[in-house]
Amino acid sequence: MVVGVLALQGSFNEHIAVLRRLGVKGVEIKKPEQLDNVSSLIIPGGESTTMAKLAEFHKLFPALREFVKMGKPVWGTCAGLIFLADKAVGQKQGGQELVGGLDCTVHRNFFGSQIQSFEADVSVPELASKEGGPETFRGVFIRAPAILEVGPEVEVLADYPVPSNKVLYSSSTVEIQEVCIFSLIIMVNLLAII
Ligand SMILES: NC(=O)CC[C@H](N)C(=O)O
Repeated sequence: MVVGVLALQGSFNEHIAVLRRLGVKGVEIKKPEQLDNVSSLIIPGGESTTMAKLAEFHKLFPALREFVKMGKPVWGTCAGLIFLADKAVGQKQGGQELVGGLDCTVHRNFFGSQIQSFEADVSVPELASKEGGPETFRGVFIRAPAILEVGPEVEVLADYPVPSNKVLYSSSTVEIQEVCIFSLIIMVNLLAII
């Protein structure tokens, strides 16, 4: 099994290094046709607006959408998760293109600017009971996005509650799902499968 890592901008090297450590072959994806050679894909963290501009320049969007539509496993970390969301708020003027496929609404910079980045332990009881390991996971929230709402088909494995005065965009959602954690956990699951 070969995992593709979208290698336009951001932390693609780090993701490939982690795959290597786990004994999984990861290859860089920079062109649409390279997606034909991989069975699953990781879209890494970085800066989603820049990444979207580069993806547009390299004509990657149709192939990425097709890959998602085929039902192949795709994991998004932070900016990668923004790519995969069906809807994004807090975008730069003019918006940005999304791959979509994950039924959720994401806020790009929910927690603020770079200096508001932080780390926190997130409780992952379900993962611990299924996969073993600790009950908490150390989450790293780097200019992190948040998932504000999810559709009925989406399974949330962990969430990070925030004070209600931070809930700017959602009237009904009490819990805010933190996407970096969410996507990391999906990766842990994915790697357990492959
Ligand atoms: N760590 C990250 O990937 C941050 C994502 C960033 N907030 C964006 O809009 O792309």
